[in-house]
Amino acid sequence: MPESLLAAVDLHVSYGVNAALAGMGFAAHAGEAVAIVGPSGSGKSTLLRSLAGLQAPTSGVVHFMGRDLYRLSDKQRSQIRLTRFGFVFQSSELISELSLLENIALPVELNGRRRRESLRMAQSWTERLGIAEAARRRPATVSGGQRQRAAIARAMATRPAVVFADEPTGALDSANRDHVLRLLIESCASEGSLLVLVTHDAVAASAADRVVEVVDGHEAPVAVSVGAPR
Ligand SMILES: Nc1ncnc2c1ncn2[C@@H]1O[C@H](COP(=O)(O)OP(=O)(O)OP(=O)(O)O)[C@@H](O)[C@H]1O
Repeated sequence: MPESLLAAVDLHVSYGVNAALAGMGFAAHAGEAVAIVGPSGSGKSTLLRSLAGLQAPTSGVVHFMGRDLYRLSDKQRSQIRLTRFGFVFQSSELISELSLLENIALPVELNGRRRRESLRMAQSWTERLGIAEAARRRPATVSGGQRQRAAIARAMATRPAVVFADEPTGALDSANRDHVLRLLIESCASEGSLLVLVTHDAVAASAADRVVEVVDGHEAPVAVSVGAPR
């Protein structure tokens, strides 16, 4: 069994008296696609944010590549997010003044590559994800599916170890949803990135390698079937 790339132990997160996570654990290794499912309000997004270094737990630990994320300084954690993590959210959150290509190139540039090289890498991702023809356009002038593909390209272009996706297909119609989801899963698999995918969509969850179900802030017990059904 390979060592976990990303792991959390006994995570608790409280908002005032409201416990969003109550003893949640998590472990995943490079190249896996893990879907996080569960009822609304069960703590899925809070878990994703805690794993991504965006939400300090009230107690418990998150380890990324063996380092305790919340024992690092804010600056070190930001550096990990920029260089090792990619993010895809429900609304693509692209910068409206930039073209899709410039949006995709921006984090690559922030990672220290020259602009020319960043644009070249961004261009290759637009080709891989089938949006090359829209690459020079601004987000408001392309379709929702094209915007989400650009968001995936932006997340992948820095070659992240982990891609965090929170309802990445939630705003798309069903035809686009399946296509965009497949592109996300295939992109992560081909780059060897761990995909942590929060979703309400049973079809999306079934496309992952593994499903973690969150109920009331902790992992749902695995259902054990006793005997064969008659
Ligand atoms: N910033 C916040 N302030 C206060 N309470 C919050 C905050 N964020 C989340 N919560 C609460 O924590 C609990 C878990 O929320 P979370 O968003 O993690 O659940 P979720 O499973 O992702 O829900 P959904 O599927 O509806 O997006 C909920 O009761 C929610 O109301």
